[in-house]
Amino acid sequence: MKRVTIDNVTIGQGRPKIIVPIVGKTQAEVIQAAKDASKSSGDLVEWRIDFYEDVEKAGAVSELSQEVKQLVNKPLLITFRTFEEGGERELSYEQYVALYQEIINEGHVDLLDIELFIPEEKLDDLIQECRSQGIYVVLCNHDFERTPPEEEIIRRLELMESKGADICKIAVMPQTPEDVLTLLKATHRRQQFTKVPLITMSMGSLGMISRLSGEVFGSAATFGSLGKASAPGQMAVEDLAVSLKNLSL
Ligand SMILES: O=C1C[C@@](O)(C(=O)O)C[C@@H](O)[C@@H]1O
Repeated sequence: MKRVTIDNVTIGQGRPKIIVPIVGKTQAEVIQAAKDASKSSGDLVEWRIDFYEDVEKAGAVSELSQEVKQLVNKPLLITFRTFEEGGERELSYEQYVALYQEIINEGHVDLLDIELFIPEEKLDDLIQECRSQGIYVVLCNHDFERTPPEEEIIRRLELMESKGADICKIAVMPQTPEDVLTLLKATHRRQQFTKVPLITMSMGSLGMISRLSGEVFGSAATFGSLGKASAPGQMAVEDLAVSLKNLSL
């Protein structure tokens, strides 16, 4: 499997890597969270810019990303989670693409989170632009209501890879314990054929186990919160680090 190595952190090898989300609303909160993240056991940092109040101001994110990257001193993933997939703010696809283009060209970022189901030509353009700037592409999909069937989860992961993802990510909501098993089974099956790392999770408290079991079933990273979680079911980063260590193969 092709691994992704950034600043000595390798995704797709050994114990799942911990990604710490920054969900600050103001610039001061973002900076404080970046400082906290740098001292945490997180291996990478995700800045969830849909939480940031100035996200729509031209140049605000790319400018602040320089400071965030410097403070965290870890690989930095930037994510705008759309409203349709459980994010904090509504943007048109045109605005989403323009924001991402600005970040790709002017920002400081190692990995960019792009949603698989944005219009296809926009997706292809953004992937191309990331490539030309040496930014890794994390293609992803989220269902905050339910867990699609196993074959459908596998189909989406395959589609992400065929589109050129460096990492494929899917987060789904379980309604039953069987749904958690569906996500784990799909992960385990896809993991045997994929050429790129997968990140999968079943959300909420029912799905929490999936955030700990990546080394067994094939999820290469897991999100651990610093204070405020960016999605339901995330454990606190330090508890997560201890649990992953205890569960390590
Ligand atoms: O895609 C994901 C996964 C996630 O939704 C989770 O369930 O941990 C958290 C988000 O911040 C991140 O972008």
